[in-house]
Amino acid sequence: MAYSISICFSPRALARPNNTRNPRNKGLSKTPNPIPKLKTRTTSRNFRSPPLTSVSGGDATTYTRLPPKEDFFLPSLDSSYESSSEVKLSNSIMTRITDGNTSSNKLDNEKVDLSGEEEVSHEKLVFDYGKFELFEVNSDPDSDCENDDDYDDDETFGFKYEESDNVFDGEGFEEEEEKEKEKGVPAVMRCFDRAKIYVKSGDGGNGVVAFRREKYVPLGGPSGGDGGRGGNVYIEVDGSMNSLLPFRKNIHFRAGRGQHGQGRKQNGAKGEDVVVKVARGTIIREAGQDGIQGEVLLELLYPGQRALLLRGGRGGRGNASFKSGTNKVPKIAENGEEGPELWLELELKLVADVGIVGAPNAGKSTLLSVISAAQPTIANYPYTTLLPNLGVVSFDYDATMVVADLPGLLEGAHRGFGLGHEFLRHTERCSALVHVVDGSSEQPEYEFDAVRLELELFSPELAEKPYLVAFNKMDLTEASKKWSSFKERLRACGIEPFCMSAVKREGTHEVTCAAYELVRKSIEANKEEGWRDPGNLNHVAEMVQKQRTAPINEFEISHDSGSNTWHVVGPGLQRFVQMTNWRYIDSERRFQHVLEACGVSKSLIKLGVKEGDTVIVGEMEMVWHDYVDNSGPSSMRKWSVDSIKWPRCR
Ligand SMILES: Nc1nc2c(ncn2[C@@H]2O[C@H](COP(=O)(O)OP(=O)(O)OP(=O)(O)O)[C@@H](O)[C@H]2O)c(=O)[nH]1
Ligand SMILES: [Mg+2]
Repeated sequence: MAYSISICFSPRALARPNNTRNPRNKGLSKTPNPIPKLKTRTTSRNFRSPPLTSVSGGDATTYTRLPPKEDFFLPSLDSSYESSSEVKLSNSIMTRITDGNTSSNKLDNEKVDLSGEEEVSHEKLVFDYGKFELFEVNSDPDSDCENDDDYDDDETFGFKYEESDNVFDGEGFEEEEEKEKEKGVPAVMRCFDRAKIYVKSGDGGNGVVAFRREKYVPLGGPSGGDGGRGGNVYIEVDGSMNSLLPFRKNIHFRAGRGQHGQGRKQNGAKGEDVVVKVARGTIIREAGQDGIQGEVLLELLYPGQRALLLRGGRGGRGNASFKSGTNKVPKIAENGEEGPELWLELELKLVADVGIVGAPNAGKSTLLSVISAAQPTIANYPYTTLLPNLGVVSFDYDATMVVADLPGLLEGAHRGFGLGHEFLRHTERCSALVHVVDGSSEQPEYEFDAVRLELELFSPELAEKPYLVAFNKMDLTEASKKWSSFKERLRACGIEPFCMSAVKREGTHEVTCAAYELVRKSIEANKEEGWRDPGNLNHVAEMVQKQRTAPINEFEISHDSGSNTWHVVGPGLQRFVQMTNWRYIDSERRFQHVLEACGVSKSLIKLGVKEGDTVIVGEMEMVWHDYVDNSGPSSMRKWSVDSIKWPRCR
């Protein structure tokens, strides 16, 4: 007894559209375009690698809305705020300030007065941000990194000076928080260090059926060449990149398809590889689903590091490869194997030795500009810096350190106020932090504590990093007057602060040397851990390949009794179906043979398949026919070619 499956194709059997033909994808094999506006100023750690690119806030066109002034203020004046379990900083600071020093007592008195009648001076007690409101003229809440076209031109932002009347009443607080978080961070910041990209390796070229026909060479034999392998997808660290902004415009990367084989046993050429360039310090994750972060696949830390992400599909075999002792005239060739595809999430954590943190307008960018060759934008308003700036500080040829100037942090940043605090992830790889305090602010101690708290709320490990405090703007009398009380206060906590005037370049050298010392100590400490070998960077490609080359006899069968349909599912079988070229009559014979050889037919019979049932294997839909055949393996003679509907050609 023998059985056959007659083949007819459902729409599912149609080949997938060939993406490589899409004119939009032209040139995708090339590396992403560099951002035209970036300034190239600074160099990498040891001055030998290609220069790093410095992105300054001045290049960005977006701003964010600042929180209402009430959110910064004293909890005693706002019951809803006081009830928040999240931040009790204002309370604690005020209590601590009153402990033992005169200037703090004065502040405390002011606080008492304020709770009485003089409301205007509330603002003076804390930061002056209540006076400014940055607003979006045309903000689109849905716009995100993938909204390519509205990036530079369509978003218009303004900067408004006003006495804010917003009263924070605590109602809908959570929703407000969420909204602030969503909308508060400018698009350019969201895309600076995060991106989602699609990568696909090239499909293999098809094999062909051809026969040698030459004068004086009778029965020349099969001569169809194999298709070429599809191009691979690599990911590589480009030392001159320091952001993921190029992925805002270009997120699809497809390698080239292998060429088809030709007569005279000519094999097709390999498809063009594609290299996705990323900045140093990029983490590559599999794209997560339903808000769950995907698994980390790679972490690229060194310029020039290159990993093979996806191997191109195998080329289909031509009929010359099918010649055998029993079949000397094979009329069969394979399709090329489809290249695998992946959605990836990229996250950048800058690689710097020292991170400069502090409240907005404290003078962080000014400090970076005087200690390195970096030229960040400096201006007398908060949030001048929207994107981190990198600079290299060099003491001599061997002693250098990379310093990152970060956007300003303010109290409530963990709730999305100001620019939020997501950018703090760029300090995670720093060995030390320099905390710049604006000496001319109303309460430098308050500012210091607020920023420390935000660091802690972002990550306790970050708060534990070695840091030093630089009290800035000492050239101003308001600052120099506050210096001694500030110093006393910090000394009481076991911190020895530095004072400096970044503008006059006074005291900056001491700060830099102290920071370098912290970095050096950290490097010494980590030396004991030893150099960590990044290991095999091609493991992603190997993992994908392993999944795809699963044995053909590993499959599962499920039955839908309602429609009498049998589903045979297995990656090996799926790949086999995809590579079968139904144009050639021998392909059906081979397909039937493989189904029998790998046990599909046997399993179906065992499970009770009946005449007329539908069997779906991969993308193929077939009808099962029982029939008796006494002629052994030549049962294929009973196949009816007429019943076959050919799939759309690839
Ligand atoms: N008088 C004086 N002004 C300073 C000093 N350092 C910085 N400034 C001024 O303070 C203002 C803010 O300086 P920035 O370096 O932009 O401050 P920032 O901390 O980077 O500010 P954001 O990027 O907005 O967070 C500028 O007008 C600087 O000129 C200083 O030592 N003395
Ligand atoms: Mg700045």
